[in-house]
Amino acid sequence: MAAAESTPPATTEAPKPAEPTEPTESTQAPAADQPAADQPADEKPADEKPAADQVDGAGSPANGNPLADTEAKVEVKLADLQADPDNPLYSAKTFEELQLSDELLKGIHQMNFRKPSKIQEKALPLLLINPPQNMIAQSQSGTGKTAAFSLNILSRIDINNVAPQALVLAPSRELARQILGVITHMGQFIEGLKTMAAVPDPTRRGMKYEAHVLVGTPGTAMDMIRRRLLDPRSIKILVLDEADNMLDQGGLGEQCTRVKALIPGSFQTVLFSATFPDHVINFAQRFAPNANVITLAHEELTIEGIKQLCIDCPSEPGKYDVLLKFYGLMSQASSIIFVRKKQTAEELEVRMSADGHKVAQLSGNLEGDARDRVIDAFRSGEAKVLITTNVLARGIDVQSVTMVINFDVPTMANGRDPDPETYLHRIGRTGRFGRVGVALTLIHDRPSWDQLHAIADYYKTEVQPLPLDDWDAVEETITKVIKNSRAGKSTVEMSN
Ligand SMILES: Nc1ncnc2c1ncn2[C@@H]1O[C@H](COP(=O)(O)OP(=O)(O)OP(=O)(O)O)[C@@H](O)[C@H]1O
Repeated sequence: MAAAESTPPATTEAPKPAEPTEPTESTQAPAADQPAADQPADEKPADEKPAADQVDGAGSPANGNPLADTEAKVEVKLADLQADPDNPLYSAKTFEELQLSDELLKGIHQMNFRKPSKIQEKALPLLLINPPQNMIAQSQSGTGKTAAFSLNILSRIDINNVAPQALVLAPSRELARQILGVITHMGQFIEGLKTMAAVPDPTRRGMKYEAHVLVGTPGTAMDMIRRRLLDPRSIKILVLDEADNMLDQGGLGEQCTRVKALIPGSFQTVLFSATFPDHVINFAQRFAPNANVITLAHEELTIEGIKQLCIDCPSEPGKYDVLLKFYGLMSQASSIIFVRKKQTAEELEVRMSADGHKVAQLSGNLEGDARDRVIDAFRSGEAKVLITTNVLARGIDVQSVTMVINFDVPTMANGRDPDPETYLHRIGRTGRFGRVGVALTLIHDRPSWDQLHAIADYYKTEVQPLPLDDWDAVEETITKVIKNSRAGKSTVEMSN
């Protein structure tokens, strides 16, 4: 996969059809202690472009884990997973049977998608019905929700009308850029297609948003419509990705509701997420009235390929030594460390760098273009360890991530109650589309132990404790998972 070498233009026109390449990965939510990534246009600088490398499913993972190439014994590959009716990647149909245009089929094949996943197979026919119907859809992390709503959008665009016809909203600029990359990539054979990001960008001040598909953050979209830079009159599809997060968070929820109110006439409202907690689903149903609904039970949400582990650290300050020890063992892996506070992210960056680790850090304290550089460096493999807050807990798709570390157990804003949704999204940054990965949570006292176990109970899942006094056993457990032949592979490698 090419690193962040070429920067797509601000307005992304469908590129010339390319020879099929190896699949690349693509890429993402604000923390309780973070501001929403989106701010009114004049607050945070940004970028219009999709992330340099985030065409999900379209290339080999640049920061692939060399461990995965050795001693691979387990031969369960994507085709096998997709043939298992109990697997979320299973489908009884082919993309051809889903009545997609030839241009879209070419786009899908170029991304090396061989067969739809369960959510793609179930959601697409319902999304494509005419007259269009609203949809609320849930499926496990990394199972291809982006492609499901993107294929609906690209199937419904009138290419002769270069005006915003579809508006996709996401909770962070990183996720918005990633989704933009996927739509642009998937629609590359649709001649004349224009896609654009609507995230804070000081260089665009006063410029109009003239593209068929816009992907942005709610505050910017609202601001641009109000300033008459984004004409909402042709919008026929409104998608909220990570919809539970968008509707549940005070500021974001209000902005989404306002954007919706600013779109005239009738349009299709589509809400996707891996989680729809009970207290959000009623609001979601008011936001998308009479929607077709695809939901899952809590216990169906964890991904089999993600091995969940925990270590009981001697004290809160002692967590750092455990982390270092851990990285001493696992230096090759591409990984994300999640912390609760921006300050912890910054401190960890300084300490780990001083201890000789090459790490990158991304939190709400960084300006937009600096954030873009960090995430692009992580996607390209230039940075293998990413320290971040919940700002990137959701949606970010980097296929080569084989390890997620919860340096802090995810909790609600009060810091006491466990946050099962954030836990699920965080660990879901690994184990994408049939790959395997490790999710390690550090606990250090009774409250953190209780929080983690409440989360495990909620999902009826097992979190295996690792012994602090036997690092050989720890190493053995971890390497067993990440040496699996499915660890950090590209879609092509998985399919062969
Ligand atoms: N049919 C398919 N065949 C092969 N790979 C696919 C297919 N559909 C999607 N993918 C790949 O699976 C990965 C995960 O997809 P995506 O990011 O859309 O997941 P998601 O369900 O939105 O996850 P999350 O809940 O974390 O946001 C991407 O790398 C994408 O390219």
